[in-house]
Amino acid sequence: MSFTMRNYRPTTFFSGIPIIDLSKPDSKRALVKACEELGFFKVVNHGVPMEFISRLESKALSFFSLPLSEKEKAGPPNPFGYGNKSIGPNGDVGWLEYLLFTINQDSFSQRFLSVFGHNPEEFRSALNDYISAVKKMACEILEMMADGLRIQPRNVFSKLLMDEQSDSVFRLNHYPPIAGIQTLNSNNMIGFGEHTDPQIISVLRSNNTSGLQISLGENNWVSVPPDQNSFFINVGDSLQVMTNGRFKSVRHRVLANSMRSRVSMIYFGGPPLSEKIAPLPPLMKEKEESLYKEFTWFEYKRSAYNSRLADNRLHHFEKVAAS
Ligand SMILES: C=C1C[C@]23C[C@H]1CC[C@H]2[C@@]12CCC[C@@](C)(C(=O)O1)[C@H]2[C@@H]3C(=O)O
Ligand SMILES: O=C(O)CCC(=O)C(=O)O
Ligand SMILES: [Fe+2]
Repeated sequence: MSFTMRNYRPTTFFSGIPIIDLSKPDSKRALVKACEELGFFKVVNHGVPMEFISRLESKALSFFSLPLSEKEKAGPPNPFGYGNKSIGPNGDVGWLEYLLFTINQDSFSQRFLSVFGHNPEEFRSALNDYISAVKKMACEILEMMADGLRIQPRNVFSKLLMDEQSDSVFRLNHYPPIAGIQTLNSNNMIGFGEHTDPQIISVLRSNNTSGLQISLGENNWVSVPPDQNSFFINVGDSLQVMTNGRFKSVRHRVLANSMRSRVSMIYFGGPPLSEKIAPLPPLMKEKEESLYKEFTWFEYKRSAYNSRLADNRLHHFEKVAAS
């Protein structure tokens, strides 16, 4: 028996991921419940053309299959570009490579133009089509959330993503299969270490390879069944603050214990840098106080980039309860 057979352990998938049907108006309540209980859910009937998804996935795969020396021309990853194994500026590592883009700015600097070779325009248009469609869907979800929370105007959240100055990010992750080196390491090699996303909302789409896990609390990790035709939504730290802790930003990670490579694309919807992140007044009950100190997205982002991936970033911004 080969090493890989001996080490093979089937994944047990969690069956409790809420599924939200975007074509049904009464999904609003289920959506709010999912954000309160888990901070994570799956979206079906999302309206994003499959063609946009597969076109970008194939562009991403052709980039990741270039020789390392070519890909490195699109680096370093901070603040934006190609990254390999290292995540963020503070020494975190994972078994992946990725491309990070800023949105609402010209993501294609000179170093991108040199890497996407003869037709950078094709990559650019695949990226633009995908991001516009996913951003539109993210805004619909945020408007359904406002409706579900019975607050007005219904664009209280979505207007932050629609703002010209919105500080949003897009990421293409590639986790190579680890079959060959599995014997050297444990079965639970980390692809992307545990963390919460700092922004408002994250929209994730992956191919059919497993690996994503979410935390149900205190070291209770469950595996998310992959579904290449759907999207997964994460509540980010900023949305947790805007709802004064009613919605939970979900801790998640990726295990790279797969025989197949995993490709994921994630849109991180963020507010403008100058935006104050604070609980929305209509969500505050009488005499209810904010659980958080006042801060802008710029301040939160700066603090996030000075932290380690697994840190509880929101902790520094929590008010210490008066005793
Ligand atoms: C250690 C890190 C790496 C960070 C910043 C900091 C804390 C959280 C990470 C993320 C997670 C969500 C996307 C991203 C783009 C973001 O905004 O925060 C990531 C960023 C990076 O991968 O560079
Ligand atoms: O690649 C994935 O599936 C998730 C990665 C992730 O959580 C992130 O990039 O913030
Ligand atoms: Fe994440």
